[in-house]
Amino acid sequence: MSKSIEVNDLNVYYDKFLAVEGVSINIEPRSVTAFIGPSGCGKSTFLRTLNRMHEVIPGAHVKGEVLIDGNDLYGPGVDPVLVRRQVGMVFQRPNPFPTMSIRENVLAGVRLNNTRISRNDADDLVESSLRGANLWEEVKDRLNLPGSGLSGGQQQRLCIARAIAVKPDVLLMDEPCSALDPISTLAIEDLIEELKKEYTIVIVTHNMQQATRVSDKTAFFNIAGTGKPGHLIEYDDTQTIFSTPKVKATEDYVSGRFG
Ligand SMILES: Nc1ncnc2c1ncn2[C@@H]1O[C@H](COP(=O)(O)OP(=O)(O)OP(=O)(O)O)[C@@H](O)[C@H]1O
Repeated sequence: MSKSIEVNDLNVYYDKFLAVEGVSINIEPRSVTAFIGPSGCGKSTFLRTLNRMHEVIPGAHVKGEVLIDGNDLYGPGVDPVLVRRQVGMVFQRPNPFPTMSIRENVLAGVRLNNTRISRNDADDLVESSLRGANLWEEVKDRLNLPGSGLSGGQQQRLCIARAIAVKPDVLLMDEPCSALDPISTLAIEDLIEELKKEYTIVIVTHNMQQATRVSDKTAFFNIAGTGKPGHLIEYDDTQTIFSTPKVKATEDYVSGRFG
């Protein structure tokens, strides 16, 4: 089930270094939101705080609030492992488990969660997840071969199948197409369009055309200089950000004048 994300005045730190400052944003369910901005402005850092993935880096921590349908991800007693089940993530480089079969890759998240599942239910889940990731037709005859034998674009769709197999509410994507060729990129973009019927999707992208093609809303982040924290500068409908942004820095960035 797709859920809303509300962030209130979030600061993100790597030890004492303030990497992202004062972000507040409301993201609607069943929408695609693109995070854009120059390198180092904190897009990936901020994205990772939406499922507490930054906590795998020692010393990384946040101040502020992230609410998923009103529930604080950082509330007392909240288990980060459960958070990551609810808020899935797809990374820049396709990262299927190389020694596992395609089938076992899809089921990997479910097995990690120690969910007991019958053989029949597992078969159904593998098929529905691979169909959901637009990969079923291409792999249905080789489910027991290693995931690493697929092309880069297929591997990325396998990672998306793995992410949706645990039935998350939100899907975070950190430059999911940056390692892919243009055809695979379009396949992933089509897939994002499909997935937004069921999920809240947030995608970091350096590709402006991609942001305009896939997203409903765009958030522009910027940084005043090296060592300074990144800020959310402007957040609006994608069409507005790319045609009539309110802030000059946004206009300069989307028109390619810097960054
Ligand atoms: N593991 C880390 N430890 C310490 N500082 C980090 C770490 N990861 C990122 N940073 C710092 O946090 C700031 C934001 O980096 P981040 O990677 O989030 O930016 P970005 O906008 O996603 O950049 P890019 O577009 O190049 O991926 C940068 O100053 C970066 O050096």
